[in-house]
Amino acid sequence: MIAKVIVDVSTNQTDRLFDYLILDEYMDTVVPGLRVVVPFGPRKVQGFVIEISETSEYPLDKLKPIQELVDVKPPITKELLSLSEWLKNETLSHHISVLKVMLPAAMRAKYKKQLWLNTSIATEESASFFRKKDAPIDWDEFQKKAKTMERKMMATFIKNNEVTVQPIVGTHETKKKRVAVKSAYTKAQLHDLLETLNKGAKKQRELIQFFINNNSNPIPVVDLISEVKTSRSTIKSLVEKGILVEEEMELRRDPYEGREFTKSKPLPLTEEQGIVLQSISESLNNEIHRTFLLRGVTGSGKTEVYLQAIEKALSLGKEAIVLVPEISLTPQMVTRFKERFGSAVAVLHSALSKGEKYDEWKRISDKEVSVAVGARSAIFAPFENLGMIIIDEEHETSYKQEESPRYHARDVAIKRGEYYQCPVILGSATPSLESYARAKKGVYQLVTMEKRVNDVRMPVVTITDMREELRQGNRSMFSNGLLDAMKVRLERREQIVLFLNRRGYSTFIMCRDCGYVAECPHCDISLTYHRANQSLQCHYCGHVETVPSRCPDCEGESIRFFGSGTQKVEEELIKVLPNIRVIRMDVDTTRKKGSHEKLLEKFGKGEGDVLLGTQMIAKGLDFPNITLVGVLAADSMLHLPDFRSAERTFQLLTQVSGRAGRHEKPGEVIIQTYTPDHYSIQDVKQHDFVSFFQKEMMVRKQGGYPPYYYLTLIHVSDVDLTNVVAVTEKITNFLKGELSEDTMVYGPVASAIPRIKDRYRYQCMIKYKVEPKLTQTLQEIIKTYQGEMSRSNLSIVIDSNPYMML
Ligand SMILES: Nc1ncnc2c1ncn2[C@@H]1O[C@H](COP(=O)(O)OP(=O)(O)OP(=O)(O)O)[C@@H](O)[C@H]1O
Ligand SMILES: [Zn+2]
Ligand SMILES: [Zn+2]
Repeated sequence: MIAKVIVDVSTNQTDRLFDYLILDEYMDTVVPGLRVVVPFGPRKVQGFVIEISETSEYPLDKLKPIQELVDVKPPITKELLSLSEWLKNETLSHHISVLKVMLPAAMRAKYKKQLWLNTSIATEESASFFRKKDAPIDWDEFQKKAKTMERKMMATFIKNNEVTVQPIVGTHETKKKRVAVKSAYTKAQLHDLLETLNKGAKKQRELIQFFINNNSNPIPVVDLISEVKTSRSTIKSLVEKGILVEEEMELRRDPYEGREFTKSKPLPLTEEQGIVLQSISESLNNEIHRTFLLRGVTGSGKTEVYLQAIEKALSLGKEAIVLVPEISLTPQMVTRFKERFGSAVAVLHSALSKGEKYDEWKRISDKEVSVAVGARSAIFAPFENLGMIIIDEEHETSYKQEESPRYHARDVAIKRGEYYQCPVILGSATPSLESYARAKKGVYQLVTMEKRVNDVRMPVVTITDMREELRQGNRSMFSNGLLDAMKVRLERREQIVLFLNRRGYSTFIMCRDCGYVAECPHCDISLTYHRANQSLQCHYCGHVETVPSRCPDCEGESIRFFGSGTQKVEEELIKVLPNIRVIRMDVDTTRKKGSHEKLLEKFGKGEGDVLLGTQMIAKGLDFPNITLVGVLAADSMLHLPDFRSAERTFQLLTQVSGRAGRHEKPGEVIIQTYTPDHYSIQDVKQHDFVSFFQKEMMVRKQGGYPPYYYLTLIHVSDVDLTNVVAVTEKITNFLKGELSEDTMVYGPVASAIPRIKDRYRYQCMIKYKVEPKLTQTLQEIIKTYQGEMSRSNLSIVIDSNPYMML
């Protein structure tokens, strides 16, 4: 039998099936989806079995056999295997990178290299590097320890073939192990033993008695010690006598271990919730795939609908996936799922260690759980009887992966929903324009919830013109209205959320005399000021320098930082309201694992008056005592070179406003802006998504942007500027010649950030409505340049449906 294998070598030449023989011993165990180790040229690599076949185009005696099996059970299910075929075409990716993205990081192959002495031709010199002639040296270790001279010598030995480099494939240490012991004797034998054992050996007798009284499963040594009140040495002595045997036990790490979740009951639904659940249930019960777009205002109880929809799927013996943006994968959200479904839930998010993620994935794979809650990659959860897929905050751009394979979780969700004929629910208070347009056309089924639960009113939104404040002599970052509103909250002991829109609003250093701005020497972007260690850092390449005390250009002393970060806001806040207790949440205060959770818990307990933060606090928070939301610099991202900037502004402002007054106490929102008349800000005031949608659609139509047109962006970069321009130009011309007349090709143009890490960046954009030749033409471009790309610094990246326009 022949296995057709995709090997773990990501190049265009190797992106095809390779044939390997299946030896008799592996005959029944090698199945599609299994990982194997195969010889590939001089090396050994990991690969995925895609098909089993009886025949090969190649003569059988030319084929090499599969050398090892990595798994016992295929980690890629049949359905995921066929999904991978589709996804590689959709994203123009190598098949291997698609297969790898479906698995947790801990399961990706790790390649190590070893140095072996070629004893037949080795000289004394080369042999002196090896302690034993027949034992290898670890390559990484050698690189770490060797002196430059030694490394040079080794390179020569390798060239002369005196030393050979051999790669070995390993996997990451995925399992956490623990030493356990069990009895080697039967219970009857143990009884006999007890009779003959010296009466003085009291400790040993107790231990033997334990194994007589209990079942014969292995027990971890640590547990045994605490249960029998025995010692390690007593256990050891019985092991030495051969009465007990040691073995390693795989240990499951449960990140929520020790946490008690009180079971929550389904709430009686509101009328709107009931209608939505009804529609979803029909699709579920009839096993007919539908994609629902659930537009529900903030606080309308979308999460409760998800919970009850999942419950229905589970009652049919099916499984469910819930995607939430990483940023809103808050403890609050997780708790709500854990409380409802208990141990049936696996949680996958980036705060988990590699090993913990693997364990959660394994629980899904082994069908120990039936609900997976997680960020983007959880869409590949290896369930095989899916009944429900939910994407919360479906407008979030983090659902698109910004590296190869550049997939969008929404597309994957719908594809899987079709396979299992189950409902897919896209939920948001502010759906993406694309999804809403599709729902209006009837491609998705639109369901809406316009009211908050329990007749809670939407918060009153005031828009404050900061130019006006300035005219009246207020130079602080808080308008008089916001300051007064905060004072009232402090008196009433209610809570405040202060949101600083940080995107496109960096803190940079500028000379007030000559206008000099500190920029990164490798990237065309200004350096960001970090107050904590008085440094300037580049957020693209990591370049760090100290803050200059004088302007490098004019030598003036008026060089200082501009813009306002959360630290600055905190300082200013304490100046005007000295007794205010601020809980600041930003990248600096949440770096440590679990700190995010702790800060929110503190705020929830009322140990802070203000929760001050960036994007991180815009979503998912549900605290009854928040009655005021203040937005500083609402328009700071309106001016980014991105056609979605208005949409993002509206979404973010609506989301953050939605944190106010969600329960009994009414909420108020104050939005500070320099562009109060912009529709993306005005429509937040009336909570009017539909009005915003209509206006934005006109803008998109005029500009020829999605959802009216599809976009594909081709990024070209190289250290050599002339080559970048030349290649981008050739590509642009080629596209213009190949694609249909109605398709527009723009370029070559420099990217919004023209240089990153000393690489020049150009791009070319394709706008089209229908373009049957697109995939084929793009593949041709990649083929044309693949040689040059593998030899030089040139890189060409194709992004269909781009979200990052920079
Ligand atoms: N049927 C119901 N009866 C009573 N309370 C409910 C009901 N449904 C939801 N709630 C409560 O209303 C509050 C808001 O609901 P939820 O957080 O689900 O809203 P949401 O639409 O997901 O909001 P957002 O999009 O703003 O995060 C929660 O505290 C929730 O427990
Ligand atoms: Zn840089
Ligand atoms: Zn200057």
